[in-house]
Amino acid sequence: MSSEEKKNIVVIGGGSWATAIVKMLTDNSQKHIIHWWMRNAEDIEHLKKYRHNPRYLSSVEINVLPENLTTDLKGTITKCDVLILAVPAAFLKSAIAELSEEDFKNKIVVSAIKGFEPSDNLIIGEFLNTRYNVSFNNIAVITGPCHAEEVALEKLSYLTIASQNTAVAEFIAGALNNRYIKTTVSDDIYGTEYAAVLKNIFAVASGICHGLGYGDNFQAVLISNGLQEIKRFVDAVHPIDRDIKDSAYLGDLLVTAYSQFSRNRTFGNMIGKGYSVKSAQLEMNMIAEGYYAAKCLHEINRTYKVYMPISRAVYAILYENISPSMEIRLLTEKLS
Ligand SMILES: NC(=O)c1ccc[n+]([C@@H]2O[C@H](COP(=O)([O-])OP(=O)(O)OC[C@H]3O[C@@H](n4cnc5c(N)ncnc54)[C@H](O)[C@@H]3O)[C@@H](O)[C@H]2O)c1
Ligand SMILES: O=P(O)(O)OC[C@H](O)CO
Repeated sequence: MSSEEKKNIVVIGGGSWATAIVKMLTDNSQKHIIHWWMRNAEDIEHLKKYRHNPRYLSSVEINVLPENLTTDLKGTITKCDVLILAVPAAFLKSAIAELSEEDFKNKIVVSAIKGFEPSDNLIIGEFLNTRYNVSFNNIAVITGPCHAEEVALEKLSYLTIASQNTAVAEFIAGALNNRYIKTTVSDDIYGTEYAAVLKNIFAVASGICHGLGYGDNFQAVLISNGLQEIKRFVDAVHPIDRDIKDSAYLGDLLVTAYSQFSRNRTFGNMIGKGYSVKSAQLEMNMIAEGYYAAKCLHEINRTYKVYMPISRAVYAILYENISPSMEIRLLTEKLS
């Protein structure tokens, strides 16, 4: 796959991250041909008319040709070489329900999603491979510490593109970089994906503790222990030589646990302050993947039995109706 060749690339999803990725791609000097699919026809009409997404990152000017803005998923995929999935994991199956194995044939499929596909408890790479028979040679993931809101502001950000196929990772890295996005590549597709999903659970924990009134001193201990949980888990699931301090692992955990833009931390903060899960979700126009991931991880970890006290505490608070203050008090005895 030559990085010089112009390709048709479609971004699938209508939220903040999809909008940010469209911006990165269209600010790239390579000028691939960018297409954008979202399910809402009114939003597509708005985009064609005003060149802004009405719901997410609405300050960003969208430079996609009107004829490439679409609600016709199958039709647009037929024309494209590269598909970038950017819908929350919980809605992925329904978003692509009309597609079959045939539609993915010979396509490069890139997941920008940081979540488990909840009906199968699979990371997205595995889901694409098992459900649609996409070869791991044609799969990549976009990860690293990067909030869509900062992309909108063109703040310098770093992304890691992971794939077992270096040429594919390098092609995607080349298509995304621009004056404010730097990209690196990795072959740790499993480890980077799992770490990116797990960090959302620790951001929920961080928010819960903030909401309960714990301070920065405790947060630092919580997040250090969170990194150890990530390491234990990814080493159990996919034991290869990796440096957990790389930005795709530690960096992503830090940005989500500390940033004002974090969806997961915001959601956790509301839970710590006494909101129910339902009311916290209703209050946010955005999706906190950590809520769904906590349940999937709990189920996956029945197999691996990795010691994960923070993830267990988040699960107990969100799914077993245990009081946040009581559960976090118990957790404090397990951290060091
Ligand atoms: N926002 C970021 O900064 C960022 C960065 C990296 C990765 N991601 C990942 O990108 C993925 C997408 O997240 P996002 O931040 O763009 O989401 P978001 O919270 O900004 O937007 C929510 C999206 O979900 C859609 N949605 C809501 N309810 C739905 C339903 N019932 N059925 C179908 N779709 C529904 C909305 O239309 C919207 O497109 C997630 O996996 C997230 O972890 C986000
Ligand atoms: O920090 P969150 O919860 O908004 O997640 C967004 C990204 O995954 C950060 O890299």
